[in-house]
Amino acid sequence: MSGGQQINAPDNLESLLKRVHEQAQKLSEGVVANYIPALAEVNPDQCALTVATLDGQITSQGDSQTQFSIQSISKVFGLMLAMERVGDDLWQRVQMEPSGQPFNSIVQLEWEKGIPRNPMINAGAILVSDVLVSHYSASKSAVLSMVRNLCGDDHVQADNRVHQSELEHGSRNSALAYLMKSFGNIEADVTEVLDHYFWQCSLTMSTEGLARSLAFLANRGTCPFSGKRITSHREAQRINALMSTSGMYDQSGHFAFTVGLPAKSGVGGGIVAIVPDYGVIAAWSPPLNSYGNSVRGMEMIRKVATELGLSVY
Ligand SMILES: NC(=O)CC[C@H](N)C(=O)O
Repeated sequence: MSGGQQINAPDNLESLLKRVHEQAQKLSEGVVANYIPALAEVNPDQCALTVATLDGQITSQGDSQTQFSIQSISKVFGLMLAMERVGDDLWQRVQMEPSGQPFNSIVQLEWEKGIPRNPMINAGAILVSDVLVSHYSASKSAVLSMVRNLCGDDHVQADNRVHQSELEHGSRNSALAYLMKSFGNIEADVTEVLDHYFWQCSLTMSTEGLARSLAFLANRGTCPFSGKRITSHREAQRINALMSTSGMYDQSGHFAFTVGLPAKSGVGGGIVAIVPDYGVIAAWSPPLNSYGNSVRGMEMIRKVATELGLSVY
């Protein structure tokens, strides 16, 4: 991260977040995800911004305790569990390269014989779901208890309506899964794998919950709130690397250029950015740009990072 910069004191942080949050409300671009009714109905005006720092402080503005559909941010949780369970064998079945394609693209997957480009796009996360379904007798419970522990909140749960709706409108993701199965890269029953994938997309959390849960990535693998070691420092660095190169889909290069932080977004409008050795910036606002990233969320994180001088580069 940027060496020797002055990090604002918490008082200033509060007023900075207030200003950034207020300015973001004025942005009117973007469209709320509408591929399922449960997401299309979400109030587009909701907007949250949270910064969690490694000294245990959480500073927020707006709807920072409102639970929303974390969607693709769940790909980080699934990946953590799969990395822990199968170690480096995972990288035989999924690559670690940016895709330069939309998150649900199919073409590249056929060219590359059913090996997804990375675990941050849909094909990669479906592959990770296969690993979890194949290695855990109850893969959903395994993910849920991990997320609840990370968050320090036993009430984290999946939104049943979103889960069912994803299943009903899941043709594109089914196509990705069956294509990988045809190449022999999915081991378990495809319907079970897709059910796990859609379920984990439907987890609901707030920006404060997300910031708490992923703070270990900024703290060399140890949760700054509980003091528990979650992953090794090396694994935390690797997850951050994948988020840097692929977490914002085919806008990852743009995000690296303009913000310079590992981040993961979801079509629910959430974005979590990791600032190694400092903390986490989490933002939520439902309207998305054409890449599937939250318009206000990106702008709020860019402003906070710029004003605090935070970047890993
Ligand atoms: N980018 C996303 O958040 C994608 C998740 C969404 N449920 C899908 O599978 O299409």
